[in-house]
Amino acid sequence: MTIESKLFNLCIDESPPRNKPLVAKYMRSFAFPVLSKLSPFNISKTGSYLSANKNVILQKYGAEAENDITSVLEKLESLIADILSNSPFRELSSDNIDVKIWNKVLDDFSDQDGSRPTWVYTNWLYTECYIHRRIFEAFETSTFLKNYDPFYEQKMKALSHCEEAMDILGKFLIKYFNKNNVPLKNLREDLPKIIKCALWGNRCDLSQTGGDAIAQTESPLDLVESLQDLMLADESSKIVDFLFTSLNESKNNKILDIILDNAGYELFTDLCLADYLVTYKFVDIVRFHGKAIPWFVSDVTSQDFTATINYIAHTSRSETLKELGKRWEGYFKSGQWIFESEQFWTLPFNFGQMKSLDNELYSKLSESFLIISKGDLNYRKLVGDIFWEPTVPFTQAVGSFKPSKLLALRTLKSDITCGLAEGLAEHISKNDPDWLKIGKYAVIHVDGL
Ligand SMILES: O=P(O)(O)OC[C@H]1O[C@](O)(CO)[C@@H](O)[C@@H]1O
Repeated sequence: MTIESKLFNLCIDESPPRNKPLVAKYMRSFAFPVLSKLSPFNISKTGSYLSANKNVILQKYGAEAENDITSVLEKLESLIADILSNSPFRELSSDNIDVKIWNKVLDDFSDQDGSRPTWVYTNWLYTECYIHRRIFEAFETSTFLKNYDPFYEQKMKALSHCEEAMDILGKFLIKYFNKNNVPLKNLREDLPKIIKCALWGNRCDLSQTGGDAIAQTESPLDLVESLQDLMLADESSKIVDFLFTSLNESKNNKILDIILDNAGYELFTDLCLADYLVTYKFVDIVRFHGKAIPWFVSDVTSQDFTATINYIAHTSRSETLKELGKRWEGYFKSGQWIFESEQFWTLPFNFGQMKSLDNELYSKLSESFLIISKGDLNYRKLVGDIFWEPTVPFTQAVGSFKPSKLLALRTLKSDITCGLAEGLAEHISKNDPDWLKIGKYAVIHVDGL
């Protein structure tokens, strides 16, 4: 029996039960192909990247790093083998401060007799996060490659591949920003477009392609129009009304928290949205929340964030983008923009657990005027990674996570849905069986408004 067929034999050919957290054993859920195919593929691509770049790595870290490369490759291979043979999860073994928490969660999941849970039968959010934590563990337990991000180069490549589209959006914004007076009417018309550029930016996600860049060449603003029919829920007007109403209130220091997702083109669109909101005084301060460790291939780390702004301000081929990048550097110098990478975002918890498990972060977000959550994984965490009936209202699915007003921008890459009109999910799935997998469709949901 091959290893893959072993995994097959452990799973059942059924859809997952509604209103329960996802588990990979249900083969008709996206969790099964992600566990059995996409994740091993991504891990093996990480190894291939390392092997292909061996000489560059040795030049940078010295000949002694060769042993590290060998051991990282072995660890990645054994991660694939562990997944495909459904062996029990093991404790993490590095000295990073989050390891205690990971191991405590694993203990809590273990039987009283000490038997550890396995990949196929454990809550999928934990399992998928654990895969990405184990990839990082392979590096952090080495000597020279402790802080090596195997996805960094691909993330930066993905950014430069999208320069054409970024330049179009950049030109639109710079023209705007350089006007002395922009009539409110124009702002009202264009704000939803900028929000939707950040929404569709979430399509560019390297975790779907094993790190291969997805080039965005079309005009982001044209795309917003042409993709409108693919929006399954669009509550953007509520957020626009809220932002315009608040312009008339004399509130100071309005903080916008953006829970970031992917680096590259998506991050660029997030920065554009933040600039727009700051420039027209919808908010005063923006706190960007990224990841403390490499995560889900293309999520933004502090290194990516700094390098992205630096690239746009100094290396990009377009003068417009350079101008935009320099504005962003200015926001950081003045303290108006802040980047943070709290540990919670790379733990296997959903956002409903934040208040009890990381009260400091929950209190910080409670100061917020508006929280924007980007992407599919953050959305899954917002709604508890529960396979809701698609008509369950978003507000209900979000449950107790209510630190402030919330805007979720997500393209669909997993089969968690909620807040959809009666019959819509059934209608689309009939005509488009892959509707949940590839970021083709999107939702904008709000809470607290
Ligand atoms: O980058 P995003 O939008 O959070 O997408 C991540 C998604 O990609 C996958 O890893 C694979 O489809 C999902 O399991 C996950 O929710």
